[in-house]
Amino acid sequence: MAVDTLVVSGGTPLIGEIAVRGAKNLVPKAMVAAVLGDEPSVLSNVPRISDVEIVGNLLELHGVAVSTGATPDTLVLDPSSVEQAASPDIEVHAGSSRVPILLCGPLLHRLGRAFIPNLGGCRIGDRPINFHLDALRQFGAVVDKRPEGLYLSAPKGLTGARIHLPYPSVGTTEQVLLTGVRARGVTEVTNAAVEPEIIDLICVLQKMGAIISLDTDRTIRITGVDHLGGFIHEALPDRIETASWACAALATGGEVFVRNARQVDLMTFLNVFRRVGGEFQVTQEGIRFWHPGGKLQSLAIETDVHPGFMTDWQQPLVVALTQATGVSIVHETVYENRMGFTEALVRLGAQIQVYSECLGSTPCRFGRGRYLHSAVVAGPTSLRGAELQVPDLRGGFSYMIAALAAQGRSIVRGTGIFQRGYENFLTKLEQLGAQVEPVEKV
Ligand SMILES: CC(=O)N[C@H]1[C@@H](OP(=O)(O)OP(=O)(O)OC[C@H]2O[C@@H](n3ccc(=O)[nH]c3=O)[C@H](O)[C@@H]2O)O[C@H](CO)[C@@H](O)[C@@H]1O
Ligand SMILES: C=C(OP(=O)(O)O)C(=O)O
Repeated sequence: MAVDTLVVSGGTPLIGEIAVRGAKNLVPKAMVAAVLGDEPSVLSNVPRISDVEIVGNLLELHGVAVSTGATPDTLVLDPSSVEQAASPDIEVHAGSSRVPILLCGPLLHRLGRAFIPNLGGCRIGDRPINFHLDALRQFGAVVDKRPEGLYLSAPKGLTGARIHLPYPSVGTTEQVLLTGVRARGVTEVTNAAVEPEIIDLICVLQKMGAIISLDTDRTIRITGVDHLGGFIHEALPDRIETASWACAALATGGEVFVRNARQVDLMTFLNVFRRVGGEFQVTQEGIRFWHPGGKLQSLAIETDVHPGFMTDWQQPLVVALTQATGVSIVHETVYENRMGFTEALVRLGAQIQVYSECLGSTPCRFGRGRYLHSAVVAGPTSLRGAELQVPDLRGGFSYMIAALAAQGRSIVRGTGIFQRGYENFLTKLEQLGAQVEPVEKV
């Protein structure tokens, strides 16, 4: 069972080594891709996180045989008996992850119908699914929205479509990929997202027999095929977890070697890390991140789609910026409501003010609303322990970093959510010398 409250005694630099495994934002989607094949697939480098467990359970409910492969971090997914499960069973997974929406295309191809329970995921904005549904309708799907979830059918099958995304949505690009690969004819999606996890998903689909090309202008073209086989694939490492530990090393004045971290997926992050004053060394085995001593520098940054600075890196970085000298500006342009976590950091002693204006160099979609999506962080500030309630996955991690950097004791509640994206979170903290104690009730 997940530990839900941690008592953190801060003020000690994190020093040591941890390892990351496959990306949370790829592994469950590669598992969904396996449904499209008519042979078993083998996925390795699978982390033990709850999103993997949830999607594994969902796939089993649809008749996919999910088992452990040759090593404990390998999954074998056999879709040869895919069938539609009764909706009450599937509803158990309502509100637990965002990945179930990606089952639409694969289930429609395999069964002609699908039931998708209401989605979960972090509450960092409204997170509508209108782009997904518009795209599915363009393929010929009929969507019936009910309180318990989505019922979909494809009375005439699914046909390739020309889809323009109003915004380069990661999930919708994946939706189009997972639907287009088996649709009749050609699908073209413009303004597509090209995050490394999407490229890895394309690699998975290509191994299965799909024909997918990516143009320089972020147009993805998919030629539908009649049949897909299985895949053997090692998931790319988690670049969000890597950046989280890097920020923890910087904010606590420590040094962390992240085994398996891959430079190519982290280039933008590494540039920012260096601009703030952090140092890193890339090796064959991973990346070492450390605080070199002396002052950290403030900066102005905005989150963006890849290859921009990823929104999921933003919250941990903000904590590191509380230790930088001068005024930093952070403009969140991907989600309208991802700055709420700063309120608790202020209680720890951080000087952060949030604004509804776009404080970055480029105005974003949220500038005309009343969304507090820009932050001004003044530093350096000494942080002191406090009681904290985890708001979401990355916001929660940023609270942990702040608590570890702060003098004194913090009580962090709601830490069970870390299971969604940080494998063996507590063990890793212990490996880095953090003074953290799980408690039943405080
Ligand atoms: C499981 C997973 O991979 N989650 C990641 C994925 O989320 P997810 O795929 O949900 O994020 P999207 O890229 O789709 O969302 C980006 C923006 O598009 C908007 N939007 C999206 C879909 C839609 O139908 N309508 C709409 O308006 C969203 O509200 C958001 O403002 O990409 C995000 C952006 O890199 C990451 O923060 C998440 O960690
Ligand atoms: C926002 C995130 O994930 P999800 O889309 O699964 O909520 C995240 O990983 O930070």
